[in-house]
Amino acid sequence: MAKNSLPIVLVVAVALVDADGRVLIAKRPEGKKLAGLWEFPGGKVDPGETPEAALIRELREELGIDTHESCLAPLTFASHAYDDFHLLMPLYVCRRWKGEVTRHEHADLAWVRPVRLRDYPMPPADAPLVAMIQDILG
Ligand SMILES: Nc1nc2c([nH]c(=O)n2[C@H]2C[C@H](O)[C@@H](COP(=O)(O)OP(=O)(O)OP(=O)(O)O)O2)c(=O)[nH]1
Repeated sequence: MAKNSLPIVLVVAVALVDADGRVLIAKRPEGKKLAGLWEFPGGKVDPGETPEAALIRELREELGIDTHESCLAPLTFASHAYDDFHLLMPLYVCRRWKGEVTRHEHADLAWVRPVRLRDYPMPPADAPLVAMIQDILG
């Protein structure tokens, strides 16, 4: 497929920030694309769903926590061409949620200081996001 005809896939992601300023990253499980790499929690936006509703849904499914649209602040976005699709991924910041962060779907979870994020291999789309997080939250 020609590069300019790649389908655009909208994925929402979030930097959850705890009281110590650490950011949550999650390890993608075996059997999925990009397995073993660390990502920001989130996932694909379903047809007819708003990005914020998708993120709230994904946080419940993946981490067992509840948050509210008013607790999601836009931070930056990734725009990255993979071989078979073009990823467009808004990244939000969230500091307030209800419940205990629990691993449901990922291989592992880690709370990481922004300055240490580069110790964790992430998908290629995420490199500019890490730089932004270090600038803004670091
Ligand atoms: N959640 C999240 N996804 C990311 C990040 N960076 C990145 O390239 N992605 C990509 C990986 C996937 O291709 C896509 C997220 O889709 P997903 O996790 O909901 O779906 P999936 O890979 O399980 O794929 P599928 O089985 O639903 O097709 O975005 C990130 O930091 N967080």
